[in-house]
Amino acid sequence: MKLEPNKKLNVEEILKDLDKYRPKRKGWTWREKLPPKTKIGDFEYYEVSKPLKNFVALPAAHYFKNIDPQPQEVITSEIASGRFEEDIRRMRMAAWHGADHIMVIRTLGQSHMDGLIEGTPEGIGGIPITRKQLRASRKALDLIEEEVGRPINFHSYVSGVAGPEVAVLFAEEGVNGAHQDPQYNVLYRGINMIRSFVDAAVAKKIMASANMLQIDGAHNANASAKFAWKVMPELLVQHAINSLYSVKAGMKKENIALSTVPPIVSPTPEFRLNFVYALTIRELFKDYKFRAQMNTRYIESDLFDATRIHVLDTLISRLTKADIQSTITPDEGRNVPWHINSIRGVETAKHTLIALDGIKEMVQVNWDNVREKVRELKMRAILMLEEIVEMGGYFEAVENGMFVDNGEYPERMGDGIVRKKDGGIGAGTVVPRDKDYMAPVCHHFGYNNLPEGLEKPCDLIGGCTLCNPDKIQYIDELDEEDNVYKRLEKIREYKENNLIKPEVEWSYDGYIQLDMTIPESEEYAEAAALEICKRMGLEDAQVISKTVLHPTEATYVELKAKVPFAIKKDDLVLPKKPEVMSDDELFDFFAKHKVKVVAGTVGNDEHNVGIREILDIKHGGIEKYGIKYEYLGTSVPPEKMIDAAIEFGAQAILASMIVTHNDVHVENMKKLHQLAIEKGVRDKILLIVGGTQLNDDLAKENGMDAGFGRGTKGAHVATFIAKKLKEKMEG
Ligand SMILES: Cc1ncc(COP(=O)(O)O)c(/C=N/CCC[C@H](N)C(=O)O)c1O
Repeated sequence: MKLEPNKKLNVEEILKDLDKYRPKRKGWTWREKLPPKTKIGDFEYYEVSKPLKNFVALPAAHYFKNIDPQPQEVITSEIASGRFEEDIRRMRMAAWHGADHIMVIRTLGQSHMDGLIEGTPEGIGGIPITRKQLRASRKALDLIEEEVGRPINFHSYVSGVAGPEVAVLFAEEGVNGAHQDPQYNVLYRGINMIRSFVDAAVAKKIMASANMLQIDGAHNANASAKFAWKVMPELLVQHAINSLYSVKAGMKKENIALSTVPPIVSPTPEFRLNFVYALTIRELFKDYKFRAQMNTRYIESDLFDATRIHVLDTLISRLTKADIQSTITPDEGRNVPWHINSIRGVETAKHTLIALDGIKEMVQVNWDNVREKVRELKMRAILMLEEIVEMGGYFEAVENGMFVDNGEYPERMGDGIVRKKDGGIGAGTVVPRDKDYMAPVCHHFGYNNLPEGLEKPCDLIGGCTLCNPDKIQYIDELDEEDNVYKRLEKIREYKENNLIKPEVEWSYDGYIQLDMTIPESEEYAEAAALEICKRMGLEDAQVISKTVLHPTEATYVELKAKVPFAIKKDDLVLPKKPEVMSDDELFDFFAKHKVKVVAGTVGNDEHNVGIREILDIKHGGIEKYGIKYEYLGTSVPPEKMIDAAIEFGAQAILASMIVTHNDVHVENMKKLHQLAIEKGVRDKILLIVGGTQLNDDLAKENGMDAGFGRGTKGAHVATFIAKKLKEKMEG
């Protein structure tokens, strides 16, 4: 099976023969780094990796030969729709935009389930992680990585009371990376700490055997603390505990990624604090990897604010070091991430990392002003670790509420998360292994009374599932109603009738997002916006964000709502593509026929970038094909355009204009047409207008011969002139 860029991903195909699916590889893949000063297009880069085969470049790329340079950092896209069959489509979108680390949130409460879930039930806020979902997703990613031309890491979570079982599942199914940090279980899932740490040792050893990359859970303290900037010493302690525990459990340091988040955002002077913290952690843990995560703690529902935060956070990564740059969707503050916002997150990371390529060649840390602050932060962390040892160790420290306390250690606010050593889910379930304890399976942590001389422990049972995937018991579905087939059944009618509905996260969910500015205070603006949606016939309208432009003057309101209809794709009439002759045909025509035009920006308009691109040889303008032009400049009165055309003996006028207030562009077109008639040259001179908001119909309605809009190239205009002159000659 192969993905075609012009064909949608076929979920039904993906679902076939999953019982026979085997992962192509195990373990984490880093990007293929290119040497410093690698040339891409007209530019040199210091920190890029191998480019993609298929991609969607940044919006401005078309000005630069559509290059799509890829940073060296792995870029994460986080998905959490609850339906894996929809997530797969978004994975493909994210991969084309440059994500090569796909992280899918688990369904609510999976941490408290003490066994594996099977089949493909729908999740809440994330998907039930099951063997079938893993296989379908990894199989889809195999196809997607072929299509974009770069390996993609599939990521999940080893946590909760079924941690070890989940770790085995991931090792069996070729999951490439996972969060694993027993502190997460203890602090945020209320799971017994002894159970959590014993399970973590078992899970980490299994993860290490499959060369999985591990991400720790320190970011959760950032996201949970009331005063996130005060927990920096504790974050260093949390990283230290999980990192060293992981090494002791058999993990290699290059597979241990510290999950680090710039703790604070503007309007605080965030950089002076975030930058010191970022430098400190890189210094303390230099042998480990860094997974930089954009701040989620303080993002609200304002997408622009969230994006600014994310750009600054990614700047921190560039100024220090990140092996993985995880993107948080800017809509995390308002809803479960939508397609567009997952993609926006990836674009923000790619844009910022590439924009800052090689920045450290020019910008250095002024250690004289930073050294003392870094030292102080380290000292606070070391003192905290010493006190933990004095208290009797980690478990006692948690019982004393040492963690996620909002004081900046050694200051304590006494509001830390308290857990009892003998309390929580799974308390009392850890049984010391007997002397004759023996488990005939591979990569098993801890005491195992295996007989001497075994090549592999599982030789005793003819192979374990980690060594022999044929021993895996694959279960297809457990619930007849709650599964992917039933969900696909519900939308089959739309697909079979080629119907189209907008969506934000699931096929045919029907949601659109609209925004409006209401000249009222917040509460009236919200009420008015909802009434407007109602009168537009939209359903289930909800306000998802408001920006106060002024307490009484105006409020900007963003809403989501459902459209109560579907569109028949077969009934759609597509706008005809502008005709364009080949370069050879154009060179040939204009070699034989000497054509001259006058050009300029008409009326009171100084925007001349567009017209220059249509004219100049450098941008593939009409000059390239041999057309001579007289450029009249900007803000040219229509009268002057006509007179110049007559004087220059031009066969055409190229008038650039932007659509402005009071339809000035319409007036200018009418004037050009009228003046050409009055001067008796209307049939001798082609009147061609162009502008980002113009189109052919609008131009012709106002007496022009043609109108060209956004994306027009010189070849399009040259083709039109050649065709019209040919018609005249033949006529
Ligand atoms: C250390 C750890 N273990 C397990 C889980 C998942 O655990 P449950 O299935 O929700 O109980 C998490 C989840 N973190 C939040 C989302 C990921 C975040 N946005 C990130 O990119 O890092 C975790 O941090």
